[in-house]
Amino acid sequence: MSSADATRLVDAEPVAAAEAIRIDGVTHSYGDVTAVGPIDLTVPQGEFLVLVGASGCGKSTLLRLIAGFEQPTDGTIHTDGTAPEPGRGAGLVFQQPRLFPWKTVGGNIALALEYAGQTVTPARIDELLARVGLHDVAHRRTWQISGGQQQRVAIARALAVDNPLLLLDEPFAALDALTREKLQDDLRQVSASTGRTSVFVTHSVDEAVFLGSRVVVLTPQPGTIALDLRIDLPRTGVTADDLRALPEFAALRTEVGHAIRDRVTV
Ligand SMILES: Nc1ncnc2c1ncn2[C@@H]1O[C@H](COP(=O)(O)OP(=O)(O)OP(=O)(O)O)[C@@H](O)[C@H]1O
Repeated sequence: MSSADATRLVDAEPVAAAEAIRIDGVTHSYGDVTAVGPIDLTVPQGEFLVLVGASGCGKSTLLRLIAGFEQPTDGTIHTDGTAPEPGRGAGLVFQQPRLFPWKTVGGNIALALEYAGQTVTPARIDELLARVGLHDVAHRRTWQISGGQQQRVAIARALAVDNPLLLLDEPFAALDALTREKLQDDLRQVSASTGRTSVFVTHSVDEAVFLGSRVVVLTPQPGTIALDLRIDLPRTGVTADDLRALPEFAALRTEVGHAIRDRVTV
């Protein structure tokens, strides 16, 4: 390489992260009701985006559009450069774990691996369960583990396949407060270690600021972007309690809370 080439490389602008999701002018209507839009949003690879807003503001609709379960009424969506298709390119986690009760915990993970054409071994299943803090449960039936553990299995199943996207629709809403905080903490760490692009839907301002590297607040009916906020809090090397105790955490929570409340009429 010539010295001129080397200089050009040093001088070059840092390369922007590739786009994992691109939403251009998207609206979605159910009959006469416009639930979402218009929305323009670009999500770079590796981002943990949280969609937050009042009930009925279109968070789940937007997530379903990104998953390819719904088609935009107007505009376009691309995930990894192509139109999203259900069952391709995204791991999904819902409010209910939706595990197959006639399978063991390990059997549920194995099914996801088989569906994706991946090799299934007991070691691989144990490794995926360990990633979400579960040990020695692969042989159990799904009703022999707690609700929080079932949701961990659902997350392990979504991570099992090497999908570029992880889409989570209020996965912790049905859990008790303590289990919910533990799972938030674990998901934060798992997401930091996998670097998977994630979109997470929640009602909870605290959960949004705790988990997100970016928080988007939606307005109610139709859902449009009220606030698009970068969350510059440390993602590793800090305990959940210490993170929540940071003044910056409180300030961000207040900002997101105001953005939601300013647009809700009760
Ligand atoms: N399948 C559907 N058919 C008709 N209307 C729908 C359908 N799904 C959602 N809606 C309507 O679209 C709007 C947005 O709903 P959506 O579930 O996306 O909001 P949300 O923010 O996820 O709500 P929540 O937080 O209560 O789950 C609401 O007015 C809802 O009633």
